[in-house]
Amino acid sequence: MSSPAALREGYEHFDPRAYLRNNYLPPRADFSSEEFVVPWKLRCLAETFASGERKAAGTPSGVGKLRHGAPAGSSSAPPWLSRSPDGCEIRGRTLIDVGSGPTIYQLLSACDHFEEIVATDYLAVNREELGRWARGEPGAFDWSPFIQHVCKIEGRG
Ligand SMILES: C[S@@+](CC[C@H](N)C(=O)[O-])C[C@H]1O[C@@H](n2cnc3c(N)ncnc32)[C@H](O)[C@@H]1O
Repeated sequence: MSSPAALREGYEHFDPRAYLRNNYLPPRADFSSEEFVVPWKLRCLAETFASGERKAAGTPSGVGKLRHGAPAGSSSAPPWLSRSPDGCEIRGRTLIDVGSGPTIYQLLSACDHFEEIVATDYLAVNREELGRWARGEPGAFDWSPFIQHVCKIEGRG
């Protein structure tokens, strides 16, 4: 396991724009098929928030072995994970995303399930990147294709 100092050093040269370019533009962010990692991740997130379980089949190429927690409500689910009275969706008052990085895609399907979402990141450059997007500043990363795709998979047209 890395020490906090080693982790800090590893992140010192983190470049949000390069990270966004490498991970959240085509070919990874190709919304034409869930063979591509980004639409597959969005499907997994939508299903997890809606049902407490990840149902999306398979793992796209280029994705390493993933670890998934126990479904909410199961005996091994963490006690802080609450489910709706009908036992399906994950929901709560405040969702704290630790290590948001410069991205918001991971929070899109959470919006209807939490009253408040707090994005956090250790690095000022990532918080600044998110701030540019939140303020709609020129040059901010365009998350609109992600938002449209989530609306589509959640059946919102
Ligand atoms: C690989 S990025 C993930 C970014 C994004 N969530 C995604 O899905 O692409 C991990 C982020 O976690 C942040 N991080 C690492 N340790 C942290 C901590 N203890 N508290 C807050 N942020 C942390 C780093 O600064 C980095 O931006």
